[in-house]
Amino acid sequence: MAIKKPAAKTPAAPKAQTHALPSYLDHQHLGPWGVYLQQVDRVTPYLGHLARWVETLKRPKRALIVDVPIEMDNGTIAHFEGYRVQHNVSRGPGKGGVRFHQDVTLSEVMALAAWMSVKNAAVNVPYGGAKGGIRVDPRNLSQGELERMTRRYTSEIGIIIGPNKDIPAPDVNTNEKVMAWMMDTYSMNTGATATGVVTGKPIDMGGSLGRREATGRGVFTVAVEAAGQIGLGIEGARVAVQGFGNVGGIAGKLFAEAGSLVVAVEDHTGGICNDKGLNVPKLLEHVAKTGGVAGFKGGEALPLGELWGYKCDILIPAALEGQLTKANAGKVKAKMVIEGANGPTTPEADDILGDKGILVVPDVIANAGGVTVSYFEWVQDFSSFFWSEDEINQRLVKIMKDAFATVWQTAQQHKVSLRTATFIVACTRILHARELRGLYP
Ligand SMILES: NC(=O)C1=CN([C@@H]2O[C@H](COP(=O)(O)OP(=O)(O)OC[C@H]3O[C@@H](n4cnc5c(N)ncnc54)[C@H](O)[C@@H]3O)[C@@H](O)[C@H]2O)C=CC1
Ligand SMILES: O=C(O)CCC(=O)C(=O)O
Repeated sequence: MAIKKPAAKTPAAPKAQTHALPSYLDHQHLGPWGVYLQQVDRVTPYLGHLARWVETLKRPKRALIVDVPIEMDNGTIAHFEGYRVQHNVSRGPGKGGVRFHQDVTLSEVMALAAWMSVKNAAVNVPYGGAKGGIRVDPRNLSQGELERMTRRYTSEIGIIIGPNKDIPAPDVNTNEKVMAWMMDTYSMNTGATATGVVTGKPIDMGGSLGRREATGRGVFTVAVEAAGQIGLGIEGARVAVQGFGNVGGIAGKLFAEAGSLVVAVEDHTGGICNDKGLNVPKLLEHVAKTGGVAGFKGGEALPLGELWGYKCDILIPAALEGQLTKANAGKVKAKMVIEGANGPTTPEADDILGDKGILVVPDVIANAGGVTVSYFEWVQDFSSFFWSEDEINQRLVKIMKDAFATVWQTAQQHKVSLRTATFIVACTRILHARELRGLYP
């Protein structure tokens, strides 16, 4: 069942008294931050009296740019630019991953931090939103260089992170090993082992069972709920995935285990397809061995960009932002798009998909499983009492299902897309907390 775009005649939001935004914060800003601001504009008419506080959402609370100098293996000194942005801390400490990628920018990290505020509020975990990153291609670094860079970055952002202030976690190109280095560096700098300073750690040093699989499991759980609403069966459903790392790879595995056919996969190395369904465990092995899906023998090569128009029922962007745009959204044949990545769909593409009757389950709910189990990890670290994997998965599935049900009901009530509905639920929670806290120290 298609969910309609908000009617054009939605009530105007009260205007906030404010000065013009500096250029790096305004709507003309291209890229993820501009996309996020458009999403905030779409929710504003539904915020009632809280719209008075909406400017809070349009600027980060705190943004830190750090220089990360390291000695390379060949004796030269390299400088990398690093960021940590705390978008909002009204509901609790900042929380969100750290990305190592050659294209990371401050405004991208601002958007990713803002989406964390919305996501954390949507699943009602007691956090604000934060994100970090380093502008680097980690594939060009040796293990020693990667460790030195991670440790220096952690020391540089050490002034604003901490178990009660802002808690990093893995994102693109970061993993348990990187989290272990971050935890160790922070602990050495503060003189006490602080397991709760990062999540997504190895199990043997305060990590949680189920965290590695959590985002993919959340994507799968929400997809099953959404499929139920539009009368689509998961068994036999054709699934196409962009990005086959932590999120896309685990989601693909869970779909295959449920009897879906994973028919097409694309990552940074290329694309692969098989109408009868790819052998997902073998594909995962191939990716672990070679670094990508290219060259996998169990399917045909899929030219770059063709994934979007591939015949499937469920399309899962699970790589980077800005992938579904007005240039390719018209080609999509899927019945549902489940956003594993953060920010993969532009507002223009959202409208095109909505007009085609394609249900889009947005990032800020679909990929919230990772941070939900990060929350469990943080709670376990504080209490030094660890739960079984079953307990974690059951609690995760319950939170995801409840959050999806609330968002679905809100979408029906206001006749808006699931993205705007998630923003209504989340931004109301954030701004209510903001209002309760008041303005003055
Ligand atoms: N790891 C986590 O717990 C969470 C991650 N996310 C989001 O999910 C997305 C993927 O993150 P992870 O799986 O953790 O990262 P990852 O580093 O494990 O995997 C990234 C995947 O994206 C692919 N990729 C990169 N550039 C690409 C391109 N230009 N075209 C096609 N594929 C490309 C890579 O080949 C790889 O398969 C990101 O948007 C991230 O912010 C969201 C919630 C939690
Ligand atoms: O686990 C976390 O704290 C955050 C994961 C993340 O970066 C995300 O949800 O985008």
